[in-house]
Amino acid sequence: MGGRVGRGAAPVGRHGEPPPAQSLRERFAALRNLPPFLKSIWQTSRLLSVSSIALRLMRALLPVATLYVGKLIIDEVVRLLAAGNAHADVGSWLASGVLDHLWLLLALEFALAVGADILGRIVSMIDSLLSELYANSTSIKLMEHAASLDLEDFEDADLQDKLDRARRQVSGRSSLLSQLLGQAQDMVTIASFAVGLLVYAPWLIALLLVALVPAFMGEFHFNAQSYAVNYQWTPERRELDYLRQVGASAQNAKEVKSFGLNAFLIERYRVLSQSIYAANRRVALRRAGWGGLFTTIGTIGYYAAYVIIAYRTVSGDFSVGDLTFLSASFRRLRNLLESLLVGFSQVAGQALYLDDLFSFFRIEPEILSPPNPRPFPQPIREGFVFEDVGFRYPEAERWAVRHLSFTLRAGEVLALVGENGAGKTTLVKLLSRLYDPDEGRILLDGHPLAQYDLEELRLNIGVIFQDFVRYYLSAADNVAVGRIDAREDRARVVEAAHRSMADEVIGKLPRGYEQMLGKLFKSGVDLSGGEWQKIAIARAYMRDAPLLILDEPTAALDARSEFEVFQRFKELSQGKTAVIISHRFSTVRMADRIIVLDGGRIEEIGSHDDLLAANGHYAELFELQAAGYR
Ligand SMILES: Nc1ncnc2c1ncn2[C@@H]1O[C@H](COP(=O)(O)OP(=O)(O)OP(=O)(O)O)[C@@H](O)[C@H]1O
Repeated sequence: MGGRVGRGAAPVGRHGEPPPAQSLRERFAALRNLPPFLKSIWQTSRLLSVSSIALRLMRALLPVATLYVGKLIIDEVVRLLAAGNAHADVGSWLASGVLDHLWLLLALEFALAVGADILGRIVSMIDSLLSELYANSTSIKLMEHAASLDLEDFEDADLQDKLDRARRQVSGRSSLLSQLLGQAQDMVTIASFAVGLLVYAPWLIALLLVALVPAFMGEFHFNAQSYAVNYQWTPERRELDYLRQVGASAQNAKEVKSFGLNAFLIERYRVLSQSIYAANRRVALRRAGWGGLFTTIGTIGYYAAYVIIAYRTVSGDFSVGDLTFLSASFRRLRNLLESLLVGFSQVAGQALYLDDLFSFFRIEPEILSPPNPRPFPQPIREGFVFEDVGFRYPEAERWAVRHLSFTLRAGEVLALVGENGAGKTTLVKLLSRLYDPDEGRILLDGHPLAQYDLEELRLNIGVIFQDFVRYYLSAADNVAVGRIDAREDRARVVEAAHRSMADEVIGKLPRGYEQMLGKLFKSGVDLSGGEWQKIAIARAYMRDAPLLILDEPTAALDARSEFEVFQRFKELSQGKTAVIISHRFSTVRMADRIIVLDGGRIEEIGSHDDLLAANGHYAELFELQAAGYR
């Protein structure tokens, strides 16, 4: 176990461990996430990406053009004033042609303003389309990657946190795209203003830059702080989600109401959410305070420059047009530089969040198919052999199972018996390669399970777990999930339902096989526990695999139903290998052989009669249950 990429590598928690990504270097390092981010945007839609860039480039040059035409207008007005050739009536003045140049300039200014507006709207439309496409494709990638991970990964709290942060990134990061492109656009605009200013007063630019540095550093610092707070509180945020869900879901309402848990859950939510709020508020307050101070420094720089420009206009160095052009350029340049610097630090902050997304993508599953897998034996000839198999859950001190050595013979029905926590489910998970053993090995027809193609192996094993999923899908689909590629094969679905006695349940539903199950959707109908189980067992028949495993999915069936279900199971799984787990001995005794597990080890193995005759643990448990019925 362990040693996987990303897992547990990042420091977690405000409980004493160092907060993540605090050093300046690390914050800059997060920028390495931007190229892959841009690449995935590019892959999302080339057409939209190119359009956005091209239109932004055009849009970027409009502000300086607008200001420059504005300067020309003012200079022209001043010139006309100085020429003093005003006419008494507007008509003759216009006809004289003196104002033609001014009109032209005004028309140009108008065209530029309208153009800028239209371009801006098109660009933001493209950005929102692109963002949505990106969020969709990333969500799909996230689901695909999650599907490739091991079961063990999902049981790991660190991974849950990472997945949670990654999930939040998908929607949260789409603004990063417009921000990044907006930055690029601003840079072009800045360059164009800078050229203009350079011609008149190059030292003004230096003054501006110096005045803005503190604001930039402040933003940078506080963005990283926000991220650190967010990061450290992920487990608590996940708990908040959980509490909200427990307190407000239809599924839990019954128990929550009868135990009167609402007040408890709400209080817990309140306390937790307040501490998160307090942490966020601390950062927000400090950010507002320092941010205000730093912005003032920038403003002082701006007015200092304004004074200088005004003085030089009065002393005759600049025209009035120059004055308006320069002061407006300067103000715009200051705003742009400020938003660029702040934006840059926000981008760096967001890039930190991208780390979560990408580091989730970097987690690699350990249970994989070999490069040249063996074909799955059809039929299974010898069966499965456990050779001294041991398994320990990650972080667990105790072995869940150890020194398991036995053969599951082809064609036999094997029952697993044992008290709670004896290791029955773990054994089944090892058999279906949801986990790989930490010790020993499991062979199928003489070759380790790991030599077979994983997908083919899973396809040939039908497992129904005790905590099977109640899908909020139609009754037919709830059966069809056993072999989803045969979903359209209604005859197969009906036959599977018939075998598991689910057809009686479905027959009573108002819309039969088309009935939506579960209470999530308006038209849904909920079933009793036993009825759900019959539907779940139908999935095993739907799968029709050579190895069938029923891990106690019958606990909620009444005694008669369970008896019938297993009797049918035994008849219908002729020629198949089967493993059943049950706490009911009426069921267990139907098996060809029985393994008694205790504390993760095999205690006894044999047929019902053998084990009774041996008068050991099995006989004791059997007697205990039989006595209960006498
Ligand atoms: N995901 C897990 N992470 C850590 N420990 C686990 C996990 N699942 C099971 N265990 C531990 O492994 C041991 C065996 O559990 P297992 O689920 O195999 O028992 P079981 O025989 O199927 O029990 P039951 O009859 O209650 O279903 C138990 O001690 C249990 O606490």
